[in-house]
Amino acid sequence: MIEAVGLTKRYGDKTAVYNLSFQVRPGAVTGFLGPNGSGKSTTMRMILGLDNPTAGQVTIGGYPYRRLPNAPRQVGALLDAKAVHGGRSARSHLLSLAQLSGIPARRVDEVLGVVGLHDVARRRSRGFSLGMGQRLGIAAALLGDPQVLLFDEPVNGLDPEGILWVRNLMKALAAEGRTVFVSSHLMSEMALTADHLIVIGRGQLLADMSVTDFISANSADFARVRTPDTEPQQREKLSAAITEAGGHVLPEQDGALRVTGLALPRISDIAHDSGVRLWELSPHQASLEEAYMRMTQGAVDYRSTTDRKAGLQQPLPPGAQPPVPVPGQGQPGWYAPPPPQQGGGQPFAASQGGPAQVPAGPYGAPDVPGTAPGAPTPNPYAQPDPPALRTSSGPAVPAAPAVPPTAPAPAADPTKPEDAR
Ligand SMILES: Nc1ncnc2c1ncn2[C@@H]1O[C@H](COP(=O)(O)OP(=O)(O)OP(=O)(O)O)[C@@H](O)[C@H]1O
Repeated sequence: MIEAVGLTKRYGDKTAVYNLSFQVRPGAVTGFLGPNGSGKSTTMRMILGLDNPTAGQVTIGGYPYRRLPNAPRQVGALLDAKAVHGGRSARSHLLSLAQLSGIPARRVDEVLGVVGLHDVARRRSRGFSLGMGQRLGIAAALLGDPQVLLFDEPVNGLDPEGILWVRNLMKALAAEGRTVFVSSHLMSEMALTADHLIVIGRGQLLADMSVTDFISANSADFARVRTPDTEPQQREKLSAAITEAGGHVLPEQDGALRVTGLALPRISDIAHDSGVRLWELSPHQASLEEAYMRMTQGAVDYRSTTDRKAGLQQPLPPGAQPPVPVPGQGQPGWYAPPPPQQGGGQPFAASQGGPAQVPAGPYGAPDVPGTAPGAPTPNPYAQPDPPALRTSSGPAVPAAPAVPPTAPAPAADPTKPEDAR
């Protein structure tokens, strides 16, 4: 088991991780989620003894990594797949790691087979593709047949077959009773792979719960309603009637309507009373991605803005209309359905405030059971967006980080723990 207690890491005046406490248990795949720069890699480096906590501690099986007896046999990690000597072949890279840890050479050939690199085992890793490098990193993590495994973005660069393989590998490792801690930005993949989630934002814990609980705590069910595509006026009519009845309507990208605040039978009655035919009326549960976006939307540091291509575009010919924005694109909070458990327990019930309103919690995320409680102390991460970079219509233009860009991550070689900073 991995256990963090009050884990904090500061780089100068930048607080990368603050007061993180969590446990990663054996027998399950635990996903580690958070927006860019939220502190996932820093946390993983501290778990592996590659960075020293400023405060708090993290242990594996009760020991800090550096005091674990024969750590490489107990803990395997993939942090940075590029952290290999490019002049060495895949086999010699693994062989050198094996020799440092007293692992027999035959194990190298085993793991090369497991990750599908046996045919290129004698090729220099410098020429490897992103996915091949990733496979080599996974092979290194598996080398010591460890009970605890950490993977930072393991499917980065893998082809669909490779992604499926990693998914099954993680599940199989957990089914064998191992502790598997894996970070990823691919929500669809996490939904299929992870049993449990730890979500952080700006270095602080946002959620620690099962995937199922996370989705139900951070999403509201809604109804999808579609009127005949050939009769747009029917759609407008229904939209108005639903709004008048207290429902909340958002357009979906395919022309359907996303309705919250009203139960399905009520929507059906409204459509009937308005003389509107329906092509679809279906219940919908939010995906992990939607739940995640909703929870973390207040903790995102780097957001894109619309590319206005100022001065680069040809003037529109007379009479031409500028392109109509696609609903859902570039709309902050698009993924944010209304807070759940409002509206008297009605399925598809919405708050009056509309979809982007979220009850105050840390970063504006809702306070739900199992999440970190509402910030009791001042948030040391509060970084007001520089006013000069704010656009009037939307989110802040990505601001320069408060610290210079991070140096490349240190080699994820657990056989050589050292504080790289
Ligand atoms: N050595 C360092 N010196 C200064 N700041 C650092 C250093 N390492 C990380 N940081 C900062 O700490 C914060 C957390 O970074 P970290 O790499 O842990 O985030 P992350 O969640 O892994 O991000 P991503 O999803 O983009 O990989 C960032 O603001 C980063 O700039």
